[in-house]
Amino acid sequence: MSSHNAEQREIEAEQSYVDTVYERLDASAKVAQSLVVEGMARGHVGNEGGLVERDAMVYQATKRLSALNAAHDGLVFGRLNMLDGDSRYIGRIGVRDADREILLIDWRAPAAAVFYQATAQEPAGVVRRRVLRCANDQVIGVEDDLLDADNAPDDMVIVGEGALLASLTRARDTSMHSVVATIQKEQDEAIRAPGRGATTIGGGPGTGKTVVALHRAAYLLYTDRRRFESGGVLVVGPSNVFMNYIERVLPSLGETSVTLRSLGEVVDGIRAGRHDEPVAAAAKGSSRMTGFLKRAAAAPLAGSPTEFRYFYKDDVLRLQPQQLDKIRRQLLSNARRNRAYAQVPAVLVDALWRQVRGERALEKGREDFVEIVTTDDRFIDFVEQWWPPVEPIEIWRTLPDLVDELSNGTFSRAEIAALKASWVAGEPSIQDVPLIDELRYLVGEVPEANDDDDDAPKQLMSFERREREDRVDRNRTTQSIEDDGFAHVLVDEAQDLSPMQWRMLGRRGRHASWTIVGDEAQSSWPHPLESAAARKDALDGKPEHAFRLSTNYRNSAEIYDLAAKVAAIGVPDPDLADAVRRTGEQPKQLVVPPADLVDTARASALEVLDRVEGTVAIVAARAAVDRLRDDLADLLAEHPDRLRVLDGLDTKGLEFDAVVVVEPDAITDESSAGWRTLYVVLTRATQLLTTVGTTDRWSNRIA
Ligand SMILES: Nc1ncnc2c1ncn2[C@@H]1O[C@H](COP(=O)(O)OP(=O)(O)OP(=O)(O)O)[C@@H](O)[C@H]1O
Repeated sequence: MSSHNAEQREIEAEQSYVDTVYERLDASAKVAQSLVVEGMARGHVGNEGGLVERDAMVYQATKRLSALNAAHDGLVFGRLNMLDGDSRYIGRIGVRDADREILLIDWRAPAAAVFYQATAQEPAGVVRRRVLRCANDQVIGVEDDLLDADNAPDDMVIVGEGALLASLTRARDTSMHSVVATIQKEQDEAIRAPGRGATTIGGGPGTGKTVVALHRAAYLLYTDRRRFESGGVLVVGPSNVFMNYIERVLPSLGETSVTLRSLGEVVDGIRAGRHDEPVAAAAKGSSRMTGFLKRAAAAPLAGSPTEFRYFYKDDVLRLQPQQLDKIRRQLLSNARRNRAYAQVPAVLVDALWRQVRGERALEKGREDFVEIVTTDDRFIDFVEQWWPPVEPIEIWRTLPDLVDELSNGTFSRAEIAALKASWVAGEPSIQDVPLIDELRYLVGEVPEANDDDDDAPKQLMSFERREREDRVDRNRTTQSIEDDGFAHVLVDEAQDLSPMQWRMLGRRGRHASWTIVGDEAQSSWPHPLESAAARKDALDGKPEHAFRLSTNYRNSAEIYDLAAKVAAIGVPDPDLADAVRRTGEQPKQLVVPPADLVDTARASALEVLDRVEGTVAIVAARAAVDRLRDDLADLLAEHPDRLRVLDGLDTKGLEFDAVVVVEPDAITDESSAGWRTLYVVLTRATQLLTTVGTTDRWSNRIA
């Protein structure tokens, strides 16, 4: 029998088992579907109980249905032949037959762990490990590892050359894929680490840190669904592009209840996608911001009144600037600005009453006075103008006017100029989001106008307030700070987090366990010590468990050899990975006259587009990227699904079949983290790498 025939017969046998599993999956989907329909019908019963029941039923059934649908593609991916003759099939989710017998073991279940952990040295009862390669519900190949040759039955067929290599050489498309069928032992250890304290996953580029962390999120949800689903799992990554890139992984593992946010979207209601230029970014990220923001959060809004006069019977009552300042300080020492709002009328009325001297007024008494003053429009409007409820974003908009006066020498002249310039646009950048979050915590939410609490100042709903509420734009922050906490916080590319970003995430992870993924050599944050201190505060003494991944599954060895030299300039002792794949393709390094730069970049892009099947990135310095995108607009339009033009920071965490780097020296020059950014850029390519520059200082330096 030829090996081809043998493989074909194995595939057919596996297909018949896989068909049985799909039949059961379809049956479960039908049950879930009918529960949705039945649940909907209960709503028509007409009573409140019926509606509540309906909501719960429809919610659960819909969730189950979407998990079943998401797990459909490549549902069954592994099989273990055990020493005792048993077979175990491993899949994205668990499936049982009509008699509740196990047909498919969820990859996260303890019984599946051996699929990832068994080795030829320690087979742990496994004779043969088989990976089933599937296209949708069709088995298209099998790849075997014989782990215990001594105990293999004579007729056991062994097929294939290794599932891992097959999966590594596939062309890259625009989204990340689950690696559930080929998770390696050291990766599995990090995935299955207990959900306590902080689990850190380190390692060089392409070692699977991101994909492992995502599988870990799915694993945690499986092992303690009640805790992590009700408390929530937050996954934070560097950019929107990155979040789009990874968003398919968790649903394909049957998990749909994870909150994915880029760093520019952590605060509800705000979506920032733009990076500031390096000086402003560094100033906004620094913990020096906290003092300035505290002062800004306490400052009166521009144009608010500084004194108040009130005529009452025979008296002229006055609240002078100094007195108002004192009251302001007292109020702020007791409560957040927006929460103190409820006490403002009473405190002011009190200060006014203390000045009342006239006999008629004193005779009438305090109660009358309070009643008259607090229902008087003049007083109401003064309170509204002097202590308006204020959205954090409104204070953020005042920062350019306050930074000279309130930064108290914390920032240099150059930093202040850069900050002001960055705020001209009026829309928050990614680096502004932690500042807005800090302000949220300093001032608290604006009290709800329809709050049922009698103390709430809803009665003070004057014209000004209504007008201001209408003005508050789409950036209004909606969620309450009390609702910010999660049960697990997973941070990818953590080496880039600024101290202010750590503070923002720390507030979401006070009571959480954490997974922190990063590689110092790829850091774009210029002040690692300051960040380390903020990270420590965010973790607040939680115990840390460290894992390190050692194999680079992304880059060819030829590409990584070049990149590793750049890493050594970026940081003193980079954590380098072992690149396992050789392609025989050396990176191309072109140096051209300035007039030829764009044409050469175009020609290089065309060449690699022709040579690889999947995606291609053209990467340039931040300051040059918009121009280059315009120059290459026709090329981009021709290849909308395969080609992108990105700046160095936006390539974080991504990968492409081929990368063309335009003007590498401009990337290293752009910030003090420039060499590390270049390292990131060079390690994005799986197959082909071309650099095009008008100078070659960078390559001389590593030569
Ligand atoms: N066990 C595996 N089987 C198959 N592919 C894998 C495996 N582990 C990682 N990969 C692949 O290697 C590539 C790199 O993975 P990933 O992006 O998670 O690495 P990373 O360590 O986060 O990289 P970087 O630090 O550069 O962002 C991805 O295409 C991923 O699918």
